[in-house]
Amino acid sequence: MSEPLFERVALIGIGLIGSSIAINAKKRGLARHVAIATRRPETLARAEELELGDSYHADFAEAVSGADLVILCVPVGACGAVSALIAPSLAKGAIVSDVGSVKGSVVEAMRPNLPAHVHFVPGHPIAGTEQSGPDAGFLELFENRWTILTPVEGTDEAAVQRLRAFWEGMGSMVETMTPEHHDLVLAIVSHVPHLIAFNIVGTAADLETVTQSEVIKFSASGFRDFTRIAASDPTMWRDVFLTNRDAVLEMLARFSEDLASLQRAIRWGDGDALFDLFTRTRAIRRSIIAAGQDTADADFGRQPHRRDGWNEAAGADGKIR
Ligand SMILES: NC(=O)C1=CN([C@@H]2O[C@H](COP(=O)(O)OP(=O)(O)OC[C@H]3O[C@@H](n4cnc5c(N)ncnc54)[C@H](O)[C@@H]3O)[C@@H](O)[C@H]2O)C=CC1
Ligand SMILES: O=C(O)C(=O)Cc1ccc(O)cc1
Repeated sequence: MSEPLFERVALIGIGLIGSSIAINAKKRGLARHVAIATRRPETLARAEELELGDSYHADFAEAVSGADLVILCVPVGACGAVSALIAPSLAKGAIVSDVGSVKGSVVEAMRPNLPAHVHFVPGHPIAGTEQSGPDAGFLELFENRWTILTPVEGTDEAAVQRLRAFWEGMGSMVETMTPEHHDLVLAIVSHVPHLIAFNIVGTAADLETVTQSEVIKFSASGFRDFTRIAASDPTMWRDVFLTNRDAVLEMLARFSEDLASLQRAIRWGDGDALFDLFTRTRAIRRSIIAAGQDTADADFGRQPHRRDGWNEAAGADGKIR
C-alpha cells in the first residue's frame, strides 16, 4: 500500500459527514491516524464503539495537536467558536478545513481565529443524506460527487492540491471557486429546494380539511421525496438559512416571482404558459441525466441500500422513467 496522504487527520464533529470521512480515511489508507473529537460524550462513545477512528478526544485541542489535516465537521454556526478553541494547538503547516454547506460566513467566522502558520482551505462536499449522527456515515458517500474548495486569495497552492488529493482519494471530484459564488450556486441548487420541502411538508401537516393520515396514505412519490428532504437535521439547516441569508433571499425573490406567474397562468387558464414551462423543465431534467452518463450525475440508484426518491425513480439500469 502507498504512503498515506496525511499522518494525522483530526475530525471535529462526528456526524454523517465526519463519520463518512473517518471511514474513508481509514479504509482507503488516506491517513495514518484518525483522531476524533466531538462535543457530546455519548456521540464520542458511539464513534469509538463503531471504531471510526484511532483515538477519541473530549478535548478538541488534544485532538488537533500534531495533526497535519484538521477538518471541522460541525454545523456552520459552530465553526467560529470551534476554530477559536483549537487555534492555539494547531501545528505549523497544518491544513485546516471544514465541510460546511455555506462558505462565506464560515470564512468570515474562522479566518480571524486561525494562526498565520496554518493553511486554511474551506471545503464543501455536495453529498449527503437526510440522516445525521455517527451511525449515518458510509464509505461511498462522496463517490462521483463534487466537492467544492473555496481557498481565499494568497492560499498556498500546495496545500490546496493536498486537500484536493484527499477528497479525490475518497472518490470525489473537486472544483475550486470563491466562497461568494459557492453560496449563490448552492442557494438555488440546495438551500431553496430544502426550504421548499420544509414548507410544503409543514403546509400539508397544518391542513384542516385533509387529515394527516390521508396525507400519508395518498402521498405520491413527489411528496414522499419532499418528506425525505424535510427530515434533514434541524440544527444544520437552521444554520444554513441564518448564514446564507442574502443569497437565499435573492433566489427566493426570483422563485416567488416565477411562482406568481404560474399562479396567474392557472387562474386565467393559460394552458400554453403551463405547457411551455413544463416542456422546458422536462428538457432540463433530461439533459442533466444525459450529461450524467459521463459525469457525476450518473448516480441515480447509486446507493442500493437507500430507499429514497433517487432510487425509486430509477429502474435497474439506472434510467429514469
Ligand atoms: N448532512 C448533509 O447532507 C451535509 C452536511 N454538510 C455540512 O456538514 C456539516 C456537518 O453536518 P452533518 O455531519 O450532516 O451533521 P450531524 O448532525 O450528523 O453531525 C454534526 C456533528 O457536530 C457536532 N456538533 C454540533 N454542534 C456542535 C458545536 N456547537 N460544537 C461542537 N460540535 C458540535 C455534533 O455532536 C455532531 O458530532 C454541516 O456544516 C453541514 O452543513 C455538508 C454536506 C452534506
Ligand atoms: O439529502 C439530500 O438530498 C441532499 O441534498 C444532501 C445535501 C445536503 C446539504 C449539502 O450541503 C449537500 C448535500
